[in-house]
Amino acid sequence: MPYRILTHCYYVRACGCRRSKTAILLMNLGGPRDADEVYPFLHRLFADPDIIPIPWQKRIAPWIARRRTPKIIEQYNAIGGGSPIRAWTERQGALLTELLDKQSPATAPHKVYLGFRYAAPLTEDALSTMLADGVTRAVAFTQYPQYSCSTTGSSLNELWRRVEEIDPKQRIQWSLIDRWGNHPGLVKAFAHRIKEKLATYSAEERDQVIILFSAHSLPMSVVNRGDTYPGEVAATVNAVVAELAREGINNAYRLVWQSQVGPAAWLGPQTSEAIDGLAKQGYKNQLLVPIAFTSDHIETLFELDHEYGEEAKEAGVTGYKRAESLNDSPLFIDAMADIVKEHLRATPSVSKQWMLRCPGCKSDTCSKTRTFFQRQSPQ
Ligand SMILES: C=CC1=C(C)c2cc3[nH]c(cc4nc(cc5[nH]c(cc1n2)c(C)c5CCC(=O)O)C(CCC(=O)O)=C4C)c(C)c3C=C
Ligand code: FES
Ligand SMILES: [Fe+2]
Repeated sequence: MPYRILTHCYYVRACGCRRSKTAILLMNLGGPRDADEVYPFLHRLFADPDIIPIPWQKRIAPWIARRRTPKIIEQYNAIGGGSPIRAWTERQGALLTELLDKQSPATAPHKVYLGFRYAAPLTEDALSTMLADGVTRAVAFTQYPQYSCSTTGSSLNELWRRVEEIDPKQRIQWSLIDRWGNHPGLVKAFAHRIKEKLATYSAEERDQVIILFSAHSLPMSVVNRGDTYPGEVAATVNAVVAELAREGINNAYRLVWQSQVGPAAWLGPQTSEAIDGLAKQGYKNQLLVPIAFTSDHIETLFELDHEYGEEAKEAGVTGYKRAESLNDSPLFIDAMADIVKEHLRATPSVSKQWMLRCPGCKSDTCSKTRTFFQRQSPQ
């Protein structure tokens, strides 16, 4: 099959070769699939100075991870034994590929790879597979809609380190989708999930429901460094609220923050305290909306559903509900496809552009290394 030696196979249908023309790397945090994967997951997380800088990190990380493992195994057991983040990301990737191949023949065939920061398939696994597949053009597509140095920044730094190690000649040309929290398709997908859940309240209750947009919190040390995440999350919330208002839905709402870890100060108000405080003010119907995640995992299924669900019941919140995560929502998959298509149109060829900082903050004290991406969005 002579065409197989081509870097990009433009003859894919004729020769039967499956080499993709455009690879899309979906980057996310990842999660353990079973109890055995919990310790390695936590170890990688606590060893990452981009998410949590700890003195003597290499030595301390295994110790913190070991101490935390039993409690976290219990939490994963309560949601079926492991995190569904991989299964959901694989499903989203398959649906995205199908749509892109249909809608964007110029860049087809597309192939999606998963690159997780703390669980399999790790960034390095994805990169090795991509090289073995002969990929030469790839889009790094963060699955965190809002940028934070602790999430997308960490994934980019890891990707860069792995490229230096595994692909030093840079056979793969990269470009980057680093933030998309105000994309109209994403906003519509969130609004749709909210409408679906509001419709399950009775007609008398519906207008009284307070919508609590809940996002993963950040340590105040990260916020004060100038991380753009809090502002980007607020922008998503404002856009979703405006979209709902266009459809005549004008419920009260708040932005609250969940999942604090450890004793340091984190950005508030905390979701659990807000639920309690609002209950005391008479809000008996509260609709929780996970606004910084695109699929289910421990933070939605355990924390929002179990933990805060119990607390809400004790506080007398009779109408505590949660909007379904985006998961395989067709509106969300449409949005993903739009984002990739727009990006490929705007960056048809990739010129290397060296930046001295990861594109999260502009702090003078920021110590991030260089990234090698062509940036998609201006800041
Ligand atoms: C927008 C998403 C996220 C931000 C921002 C974020 C910041 C952040 N997280 C930690 C520490 C932990 N996070 C843990 C789990 C976890 N975090 C996110 C997302 C964000 N984190 C997700 C989706 C998950 C769950 C993964 C899954 O189940 O699939 C954990 C592990 C669980 C636990 O031990 O409680 C830790 C630890 C920090 C320190 C931080 C900001 C600097
Ligand atoms: S820590 Fe990411 S740019 Fe500063
Ligand atoms: Fe987290």
